[in-house]
Amino acid sequence: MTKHVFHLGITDADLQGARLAIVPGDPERVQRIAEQLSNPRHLASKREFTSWLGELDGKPVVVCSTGIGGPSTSIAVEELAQLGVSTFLRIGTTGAIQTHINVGDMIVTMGSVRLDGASSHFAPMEFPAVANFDCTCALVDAARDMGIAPHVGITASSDTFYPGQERYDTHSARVLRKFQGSMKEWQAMGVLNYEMESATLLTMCASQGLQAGCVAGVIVNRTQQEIPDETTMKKAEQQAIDIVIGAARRLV
Ligand SMILES: O=P(O)(O)O[C@H]1O[C@H](CO)[C@@H](O)[C@H]1O
Ligand SMILES: O=c1cc[nH]c(=O)[nH]1
Repeated sequence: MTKHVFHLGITDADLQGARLAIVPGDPERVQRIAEQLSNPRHLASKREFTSWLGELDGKPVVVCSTGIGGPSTSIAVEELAQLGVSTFLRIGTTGAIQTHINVGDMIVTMGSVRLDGASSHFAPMEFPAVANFDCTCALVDAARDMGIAPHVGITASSDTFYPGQERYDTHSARVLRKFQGSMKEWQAMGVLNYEMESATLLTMCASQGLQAGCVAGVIVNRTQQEIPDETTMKKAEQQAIDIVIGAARRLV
């Protein structure tokens, strides 16, 4: 019997046995990624979830956006897993917080600080948001094969873009006490960057027998600027896409 899911608008038959998903946040990135696969075709677009299917070395690979943040990511990952996907590669954009990281650099996440809420619905806070070793190696190897030396380390993954990432250039300029000074503390602990989905993705996968990895292109360095430059952003995004495709090729 065909398996349907609540939100994604796709079925197990659509996925043709795909076990690996590439999961960007942005729905607009999905087609660009899928077009680097063989035989790309659009499957569905529902809410923030756009899905395409393609092939890598003759094997089906699904590309599906998660939208921004943990709650929508948890839905995409849950429903893809129900449809048979067991490996998830997130490709995102990110804000670096270490001075030695440049805009345009690539970051591979080994583990995430759980500044989200959704991951706590899957495992208690004592449980680490840790990336799968093989997925991480595949991302790092793919980058190195392209002549890129990615930064590999810990990411702070926040439910909010503004207060949770300690941004003061906001409507109220208010950051709750619990986040005041937090960026400095993460920097001191060697945390590389901020983004918004890896805590949920990595916790869900590590705690449920699924595999996940995460690569992100640096579009701002929070120690230098807040607003990304469009050209650099496109370039960083494209390079992260190339890395995730290389990693997927190693894992399918
Ligand atoms: O570029 P994506 O994958 O959306 O990732 C980053 O960009 C969004 C914020 O602008 C958040 O989703 C964050 O994690
Ligand atoms: O600073 C940034 C840039 C991209 N995505 C984030 O979550 N934070």
